[in-house]
Order: sequence, then structure tokens, then C-alpha cells
Amino acid sequence: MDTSTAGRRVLITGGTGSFGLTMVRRLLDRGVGEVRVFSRDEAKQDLMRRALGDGRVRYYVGDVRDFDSVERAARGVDFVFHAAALKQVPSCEFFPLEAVRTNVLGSANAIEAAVRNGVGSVVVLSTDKAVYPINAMGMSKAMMEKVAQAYARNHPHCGTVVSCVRYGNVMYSRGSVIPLFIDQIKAGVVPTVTDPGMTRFLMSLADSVELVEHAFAHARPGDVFVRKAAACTIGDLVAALCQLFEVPVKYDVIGLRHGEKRTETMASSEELARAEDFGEFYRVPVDARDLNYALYVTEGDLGGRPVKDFTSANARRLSVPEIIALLRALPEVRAELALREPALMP
Ligand SMILES: O=c1ccn([C@@H]2O[C@H](COP(=O)(O)OP(=O)(O)O[C@H]3O[C@H](CO)[C@@H](O)[C@H](O)[C@H]3O)[C@@H](O)[C@H]2O)c(=O)[nH]1
Repeated sequence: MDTSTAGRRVLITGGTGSFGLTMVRRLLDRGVGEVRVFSRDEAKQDLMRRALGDGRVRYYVGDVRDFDSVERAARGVDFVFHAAALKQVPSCEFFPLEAVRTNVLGSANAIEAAVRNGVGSVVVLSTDKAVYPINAMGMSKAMMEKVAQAYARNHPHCGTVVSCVRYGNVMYSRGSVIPLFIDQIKAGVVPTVTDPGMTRFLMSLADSVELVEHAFAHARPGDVFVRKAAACTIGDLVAALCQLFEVPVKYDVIGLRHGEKRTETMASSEELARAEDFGEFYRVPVDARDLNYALYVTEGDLGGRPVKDFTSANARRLSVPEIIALLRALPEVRAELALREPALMP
């Protein structure tokens, strides 16, 4: 399949989110023919329309829960990036059925809409929280992955390649801890740390877009792609921010929130045993065995190398100076710093 997006038509569900906006900009730079931004919020679409001012971007109001709305948006489309999701851990914890409706059933709708319209490739966005999930958000994303993989397994001759990408915490994403810590530091409040030893994979938006592009270019039906991201402790993250904003390193420990893990897992040992190493990425192929259970019982999968889970505790650990360098590269952090030290910024 030719995966060049130049001159082609692309649909991004959840297109007004941080990922969507970054992806749209990237596609426009690469000469896309048309990008359809599909989302529920017309106000965000309007803001995006004004910010981009590019006639190649078309805006579709709809909800992935409503098959007809996403099916209409997928007509005549070459590729789909499925980013629409409920992503907040606490809200999914309190409203798990809402997570099922959007993340599981909505994803099934997006895939079905793409397949019915003969779309060449669909990449669905998942999270490390989908591996050994303990919260409703992660569980619903794990089910979304299963839906995507089952589609690939059950439709081996379908012309649409359905694949998944998993990534960790996107730095400075809406509602995440980095903007919260910065606000606390700016307000002179001592940052609130759940557990300084807790670890998270850190990725920039640009990294997440690159991962999706990699999946898009290399996917076979049912593949899951993960990036070999580096991780940090939350104690080091807050220390890096305090140093960057030139305040003493201090924090209050508040304890874990609903549904949180101390360590995230990006890929399980079972997955890695059959994964392909792409240098910066792993490709985990779908388990393509059929549903012949007798075969499972008498001839289970004996192969596989003994490997460990790939977690935020055993990933490459970022040092405080490395975290500072990553933070300094974020446009939002640069803007905050420019307010404080205008003369120092380029
Ligand atoms: O006041 C706070 C809030 C959070 N944390 C910690 O900071 C880390 C990151 O928190 P946050 O930015 O809220 O991310 P997560 O809870 O890990 O989940 C995020 O990362 C997911 C991707 O893995 C996204 O899907 C979610 O929307 C997003 O909330 C975690 O260890 C939290 O315990 C604190 O120390 N203090």
C-alpha cells in the first residue's frame, strides 16, 4: 500500500485534541489533499479553523458513538487516524460505561466505517494504561485494541489495514501534571506529588505523531506498535521543573489517586516474546492462531524467548538534566519561561 499522504484524503477522529492538531499541521506540511477533523465540539473546531485558516481542512461535527456520523465522515477517505477517546483516568473511573461507549463501541464504529468505505489504513491510538489495566480507562483501551485485532484476525482478506499504537504520557497534554506543576510553581504553591518514586514514560507530541506515522507506514493487519520511550520518576520531574523555574526543590506528598499505578507497562513479556525490534520501536503482531481451542489445549505456544515486561521502571531512566532539556524543548514551557526571562530567550 502506498502510504504517502500527499494529495490524499485523511480523517482524524478526535481531530481537535492535542494529537489531532499536531497531526493536521504535519499532514498540511506534507501536501495532504484534504484532512477531515471529526469531533463533538463545534467551538473547538471553530478555534482550529481560525488558527489554521487552510481550506484543505474540513470539519465534521459528530460522535464516534454514532455510527452514521463517523461513516459519513469516512466516505471517500484514504486513511484514518482514530484518536477520539475518553482519556482521563478519574472520569472513566466514575463513569466506566461512558468509557465503554466511546473507547470500545466508538472505536468499533470508526473501524467499521473505515472498512465499509474501503479506507486503506486505520491507526487507532492506545495507551500504556491498556497493559495489565487496573483502571476503567485502561480497560476500555485494552478492549479497543482487542476489537482492532479481532477485526484483523477475522477479516484476513479485507483491504483495510487496522493497527494500533500505544504511547505513554504526552508531556504538557491537556489536564496532565506538567501544566499543573507549572501553575503551582508560578502561584508560589508547593507542588503536590502523589509519590516521588512513581515512574512514567515521557513523550512529546512530536514523538507520538512519529509513532503513528511509523505504524502507518509499516503496519500489517492487527499489529500493535510501541515506542522504546524513556521514563522518569515524578520526584525527578518536579525537581526538573523547580530548577527550570528557579525555585527551591520542594513538594508535598499527597498519595496515589483513584486507579493509579506506580509503574506503567508499555508492552508485556508475552507480547515482547513475539515482537519485532525496529530499533526505536517494537512491532507486536497479532496472535493469528484461529479459534480451534483443541489446538490450544494440546498444542499451546511453546516457543517464545523469556523476556521481561517493558515498563516505566526498567526503561531508560531520564536524569534531571535530561528532563530539563526535554521540558525546554516544549513550546508551552518556552512560552512560560519567556514571560519570566524575556532577555534570555532566543
Ligand atoms: O497533583 C498531581 C497529579 C499527578 N501526579 C502524578 O504525575 C504523574 C502523571 O500524572 P498525569 O499527568 O495526570 O498522567 P497519568 O495519570 O499518568 O495519565 C495521563 O497519561 C495517560 C497516558 O498514559 C493519558 O491517557 C491520561 O489522559 C493522562 O491523564 C502520575 O504519576 C501522577 O501520580 C502528581 O504527582 N501530582
